[in-house]
Amino acid sequence: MNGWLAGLLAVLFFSPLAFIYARAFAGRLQARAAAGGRSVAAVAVPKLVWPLVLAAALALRLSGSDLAEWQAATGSGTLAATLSLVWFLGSIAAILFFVTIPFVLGRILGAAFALMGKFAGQRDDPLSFGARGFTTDAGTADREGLGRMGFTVAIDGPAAAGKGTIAKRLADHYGFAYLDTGLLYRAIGRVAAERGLDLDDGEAMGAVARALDPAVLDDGSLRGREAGELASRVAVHPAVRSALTEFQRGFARRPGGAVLDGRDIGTVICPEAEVKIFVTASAEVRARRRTAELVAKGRSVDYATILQEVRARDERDSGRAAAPLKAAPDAALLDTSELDIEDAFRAACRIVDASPHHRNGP
Ligand SMILES: Nc1ncnc2c1ncn2[C@@H]1O[C@H](COP(=O)(O)OP(=O)(O)O)[C@@H](O)[C@H]1O
Ligand SMILES: Nc1ccn([C@@H]2O[C@H](COP(=O)(O)OP(=O)(O)O)[C@@H](O)[C@H]2O)c(=O)n1
Repeated sequence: MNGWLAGLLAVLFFSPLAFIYARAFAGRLQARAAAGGRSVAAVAVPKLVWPLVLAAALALRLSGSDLAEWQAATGSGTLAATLSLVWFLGSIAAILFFVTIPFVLGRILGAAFALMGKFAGQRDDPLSFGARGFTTDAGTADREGLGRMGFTVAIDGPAAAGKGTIAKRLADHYGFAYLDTGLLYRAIGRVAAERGLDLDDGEAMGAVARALDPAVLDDGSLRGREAGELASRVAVHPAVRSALTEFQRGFARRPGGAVLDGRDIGTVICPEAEVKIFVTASAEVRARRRTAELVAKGRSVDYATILQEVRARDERDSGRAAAPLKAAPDAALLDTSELDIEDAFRAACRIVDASPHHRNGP
């Protein structure tokens, strides 16, 4: 049979295996790029050298002409010697075709997937063909043992940066529990206001925090604008913060893994979190998102007022003495100003996957 036809048939036969490898390779490339702060292309190019050399050697070997013909065509001594070497390599690659063809195809396809941003969260083991090898859903985390050991993802950042959106998506994707810690402060602010207490009285606010009934967290109206304002006022008191610390730490280390979002998760609550992400966006973008969110809920709000509120809350949260809003030194920065929800989630997945505690971490 003609060498090219044999090559084509081999490519077709091995393409499913190459595809499985390509997905895992694409995930790994993106995780490495995120971990090293480099572009996917910069990480992928060196990994393509061998596959391309092998592809060229195989093409030469399967060309149908023999080595002497090729050497006669090239003439020069060095080129002829190089051709012999490549010919030899091509012969070995052809003998081991069941390894070289999936390797070459898988790497090239995988690099292309990675450049397109596909399979970012992929953690498959390409050599595992059972259920695990094909699964990227939430259950994977537990099977990998991540959850059982306690795996905390700490997400901090200013109001409306997209913390909650990303945190929920990560929790679903990895099968972790999720805690919106802002709700705790919102609930305390709400209870204190309802009782007519002085929000500036640290001791009184601490007492409300210590007596907090977790059942009140289910009240949907807590996510509103007024509760946010009350929250940031009561959150300045050390007595309030310390009353909530133990509950949040317990949640963070629960078996099965946890994602928490707030202002001080990576700095105070869980400085030992396996993954820390500081989600941010410009004040204007955040105000636009919040305005759109409120308008969608039927509230009549104007952008200028919301922008003012966002800035005031930033100032209060960053300027307070107790656990001010700031990025932990080892947090990965995720600016979502230019990212839509899907891209922001994918970027967050790459950060999680790049964690050395993660199964596919570097
Ligand atoms: N990357 C994004 N692009 C566009 N809108 C977003 C993005 N991330 C979040 N949003 C929207 O912005 C609003 C605030 O997001 P949210 O996750 O509640 O922020 P946070 O928890 O930081 O306050 C929500 O309406 C959400 O749908
Ligand atoms: N871990 C946390 C979470 C919230 N907070 C406070 O609670 C307020 C409301 O937090 P939130 O996360 O619900 O607010 P948004 O970012 O969703 O607007 C913040 O402005 C902070 O002042 C905090 O101090 N520490």
